[in-house]
Amino acid sequence: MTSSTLAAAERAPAGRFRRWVATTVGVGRSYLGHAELVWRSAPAAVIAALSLTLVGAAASTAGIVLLGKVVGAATAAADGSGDLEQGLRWMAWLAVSFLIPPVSGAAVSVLSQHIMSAAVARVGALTSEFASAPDGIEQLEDPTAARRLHRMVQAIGEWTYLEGIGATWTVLQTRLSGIGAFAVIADWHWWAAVLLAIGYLTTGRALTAWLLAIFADMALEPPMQRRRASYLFDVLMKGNAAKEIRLFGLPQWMIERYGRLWQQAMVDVWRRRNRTIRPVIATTVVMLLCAVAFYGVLGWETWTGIVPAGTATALVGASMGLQAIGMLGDEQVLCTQAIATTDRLRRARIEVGLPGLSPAPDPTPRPAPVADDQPTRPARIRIEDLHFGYPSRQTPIFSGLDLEVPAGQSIAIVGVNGAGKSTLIKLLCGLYRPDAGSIRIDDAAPAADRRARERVAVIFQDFVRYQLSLKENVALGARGAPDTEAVVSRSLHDAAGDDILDRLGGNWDTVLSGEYRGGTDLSGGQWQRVALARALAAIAGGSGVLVLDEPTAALDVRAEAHLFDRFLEVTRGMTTVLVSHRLSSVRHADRIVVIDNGRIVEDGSHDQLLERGGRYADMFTLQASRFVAASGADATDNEELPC
Ligand SMILES: Nc1ncnc2c1ncn2[C@@H]1O[C@H](COP(=O)(O)OP(=O)(O)OP(=O)(O)O)[C@@H](O)[C@H]1O
Repeated sequence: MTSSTLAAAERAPAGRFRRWVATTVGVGRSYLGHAELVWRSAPAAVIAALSLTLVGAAASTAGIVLLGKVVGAATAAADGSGDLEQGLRWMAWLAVSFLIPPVSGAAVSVLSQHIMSAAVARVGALTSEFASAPDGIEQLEDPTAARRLHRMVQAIGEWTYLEGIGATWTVLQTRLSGIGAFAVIADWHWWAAVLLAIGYLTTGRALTAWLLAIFADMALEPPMQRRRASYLFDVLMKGNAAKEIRLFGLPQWMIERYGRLWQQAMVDVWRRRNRTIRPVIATTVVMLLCAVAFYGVLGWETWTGIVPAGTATALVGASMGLQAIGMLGDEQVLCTQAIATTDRLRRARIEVGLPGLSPAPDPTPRPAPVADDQPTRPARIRIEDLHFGYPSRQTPIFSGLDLEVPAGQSIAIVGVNGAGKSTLIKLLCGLYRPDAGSIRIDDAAPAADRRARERVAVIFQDFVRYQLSLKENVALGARGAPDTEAVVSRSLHDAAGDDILDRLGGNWDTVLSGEYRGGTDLSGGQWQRVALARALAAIAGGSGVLVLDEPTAALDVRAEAHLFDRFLEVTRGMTTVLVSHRLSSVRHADRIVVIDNGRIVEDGSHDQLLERGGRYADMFTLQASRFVAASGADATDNEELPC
């Protein structure tokens, strides 16, 4: 079938019906998802809120009927044929029916606060699980997937999402009251109830679609121009760009450009908005016709005495109550947006293999923590015929790389910028999947096996500076080692970080961020030692391979060399992988491999490679001579020369 025949088939009645069914099923599923989320967040509060909502809706309907009774009794009393006592009883019940909805509504509001916070906490956890669900980081590096995640996180973080969940009960109660009003009218003439309901429903649907289209334009699918405008806005607002923007005199230019981009982005939005308003106008006309027919017949039957005055009053009240099945304004919009956001999260989670809106079960138990008296077993690394390329690049990074690292060996990976060192480390950690060939930690592939992944502890160049306490910053590496206190303390000491603890007055619980009361930030070098301590703590947590991918780049040459030497000393017997551009820092590794263009071009100890006089020897000599020139150190003193 060609695309034009496909489009014609879609436009055919059967195609439209299929689309309508699919949309209806989709909408039904999203409502169920919302109900599931709210229910699972706080079941007891949901039962209470639901019961009170039903009571409130029933009281509203009863109020309409009772109003008719009171008016009926009053007109009968005026004729002198009524039962005054009965009339007063109706009046008392009417007062009760008016009082119930605000009281039950207030109680539901209180419950709703509890349900809202529980639901938002649950959604936060489900979203975080989704964001960290892929074992690798390919999805996060894919711009479309990253944008989708960003949009979802943004939508969930908005106050409107919270309000949308809270609006569930108001919307539900209003709709149920609308159904009650429908029943009251249907008791008079079923066709009148259907006619009026069609009028309100079609208008409500068209208005909702119009508002949702505006919402989608504004928040969900921002066009490129708007994304660029938002980016400029963000840059203008963020402190980290403030210095440069001011120094280059950019504010005016950025503000003008922002305005221009925004205007361009909105042209299409306004055009679409004008187009989508047409169904709203058409359905409003339909609704007016339905209302004219309803009130025409009711007026006629009341005038001719077929319908008594009390019933007519109740029917007018019910006709107004029936509006509740149409468009409900802001609360419905908020609720619909929240439902749509939750549904996007549900579908996105299913796509990455997570259960819709339930937390994922833990697939494999964590490895048993290593007892203090039992040393962690070093891991063996075996890379065979590795092929890997980034989707955005034509040429592969690795085409048949082989490397075996026996358990307990320390190996350094060196090479020029862009040689593939960090890519190899990410593959080793299972953050990317090889295109072909295999990587094994002991006997398992880290990209597929969580246990294998957990055997590798890495500190990257852009390691994370957690805004947590010093103790937590180190302990995160230990993954529940039996005696975390002792592990944390030993790790910080081994990472030469005792002075950091001294600076914090010996308080392990000091938060490492100036943004918290009592917290403090650390210098770049101090942060690097904390990160190093985290890597060392990972040994106690069961990691058999420790990797340092240039986390010390901000240190001076001598400090980095000392830190790497210390690292090798305290991790002796473990499998360690070091990456650095400074060859003096890694020369004490058992073995050094030189990577170039994704291939191993040299492999041996520092002395063997120097003796060979190849690429490593050239790089080492070049760095050494630069250091000598800069510091006046003795170039012949090889051991003391931190190149
Ligand atoms: N996410 C990515 N997408 C596409 N190409 C990438 C990505 N990350 C790295 N590259 C490219 O892959 C090649 C190897 O990069 P890699 O970061 O592994 O090199 P490296 O040896 O660690 O470099 P450096 O010493 O500068 O840190 C480079 O050409 C780089 O531009």
